[in-house]
Amino acid sequence: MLGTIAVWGITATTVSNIMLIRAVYSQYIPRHIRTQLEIYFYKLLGWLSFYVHIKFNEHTEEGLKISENYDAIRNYLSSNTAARAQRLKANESKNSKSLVLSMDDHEEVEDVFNGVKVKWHSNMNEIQRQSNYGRNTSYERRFFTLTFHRRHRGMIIESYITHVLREGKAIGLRNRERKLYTNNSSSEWYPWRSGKWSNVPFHHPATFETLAMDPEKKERIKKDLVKFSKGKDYYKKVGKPWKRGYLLFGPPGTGKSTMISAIANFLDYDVYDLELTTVKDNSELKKLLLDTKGKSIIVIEDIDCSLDLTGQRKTKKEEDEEEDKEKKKEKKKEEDDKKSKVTLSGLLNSIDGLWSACSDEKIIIFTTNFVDKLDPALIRRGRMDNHIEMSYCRFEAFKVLAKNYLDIESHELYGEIKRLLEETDMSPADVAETLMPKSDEEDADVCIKRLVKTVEEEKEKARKVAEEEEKNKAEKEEKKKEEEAEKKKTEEEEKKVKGSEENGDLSEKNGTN
Ligand SMILES: Nc1ncnc2c1ncn2[C@@H]1O[C@H](COP(=O)(O)OP(=O)(O)OP(=O)(O)O)[C@@H](O)[C@H]1O
Ligand SMILES: [Mg+2]
Repeated sequence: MLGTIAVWGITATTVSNIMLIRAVYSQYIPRHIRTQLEIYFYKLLGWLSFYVHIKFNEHTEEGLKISENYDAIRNYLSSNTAARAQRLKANESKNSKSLVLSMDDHEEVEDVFNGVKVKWHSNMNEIQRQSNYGRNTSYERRFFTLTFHRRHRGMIIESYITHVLREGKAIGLRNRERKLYTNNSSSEWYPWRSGKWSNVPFHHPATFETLAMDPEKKERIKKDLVKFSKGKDYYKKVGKPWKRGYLLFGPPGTGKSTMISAIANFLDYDVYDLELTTVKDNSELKKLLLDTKGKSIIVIEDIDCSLDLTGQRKTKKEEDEEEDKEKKKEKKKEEDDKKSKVTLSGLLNSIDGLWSACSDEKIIIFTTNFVDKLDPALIRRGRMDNHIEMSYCRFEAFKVLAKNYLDIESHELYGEIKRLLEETDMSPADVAETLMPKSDEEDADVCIKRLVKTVEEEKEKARKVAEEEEKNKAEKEEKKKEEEAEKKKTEEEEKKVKGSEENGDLSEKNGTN
């Protein structure tokens, strides 16, 4: 087997074979002897071989996490070279949309980069360990070995490995199953429990095509998103972290949450739904955000209700007057402890403080029904770069909904609907609900007619409410006028009484004199 050494050194295949034999037989040799043998073996290999070997372990040094580099190499080899391997392994990964085919253990494939041939070998060692209770357990340790001629050392280390890792990560991102994350309370922040975030696969079907809104506005948003996602170099050039803030505001049911899903599907990003009320304080908020990955959207819904973001904590009215003071104090302390102590400055820091640049390609979205309630510091441009108003359903938005729900693009009542929707404020959620067929017998015609009827009713309702408000306003003004007149009259009478009393006193005085 080693016959060729004397002539031109050990070939890469021979080295791989030796390693394979070593991997298989090493389990039968006692550990201390094996360690010594390995030292001599590698020394000998170093003298004789022209080949360099680099090992990439499946697990990180701490042993808990799968190494990102190992994953990237596996992805790279799966797509580039697995087709050439004889034995393949089908991995059903939790994080992947589809089945991932990779080299089976102890398989070997070749790759060529800039005309240089390299070899990848997939290895597996079975490690025996005795547990504290004396039971023998075994587990498998996997690693890839990259083998190449030592004259290409510089090029392989500087260019090839970077190329493999970059390609592999990109493949991983393309194949990954997107996730919707939600933050856990800090009592669950242990690696063996769920960690800082729990996740579920993200399968929301909303897209920009199904989103009902003004088409021009939609196009502007899409262009902005595309520019952002391709803006890595631009952001670097202007010295800004690669992130962008969106503020979505508008009445309930106008599609703010739907828009977030559409953005996530459009850019192929994960979504982190951050529930601020369960975050204890600013430092917890920072840790949570540091634990988010790139290519993601961080969402804080209903930011106006999430917290009292004025730098103060919320106070709650004491309800039970009967309770003694001591009990009240304890209760208040307990309630205070449960409440989030995240402050406005803490949140601002998390959005664009120094550390916020720790990972790239992130979109932060706030939603609110009441934009006027928000502190201007929170939504100034640069923090929330793009303010998007989600408004009531007008004709253009209705057309999208009619296409989505009824698969029609025109109807004799479209003119009527256009006029009605311009005059009536109805949310897309309400229009969508009215358009949706309630049984198999209901066709588009029935649904469109129902919409006309509903909008007319809404219009009438709104007219009555406005009339009532006008009436109340007039009544209030009338009452105010009456009260003022009454007050004036009383004041005048009081003045008169006072004047006559003073006159009386004076005449009395004069009389006595
Ligand atoms: N612009 C829209 N385009 C398409 N569907 C919409 C739109 N707005 C609302 N809908 C429909 O109405 C439902 C509710 O909308 P959504 O939850 O996005 O509203 P929202 O603005 O987030 O409301 P809230 O302020 O109450 O959170 C959605 O599931 C969707 O079916
Ligand atoms: Mg919402």
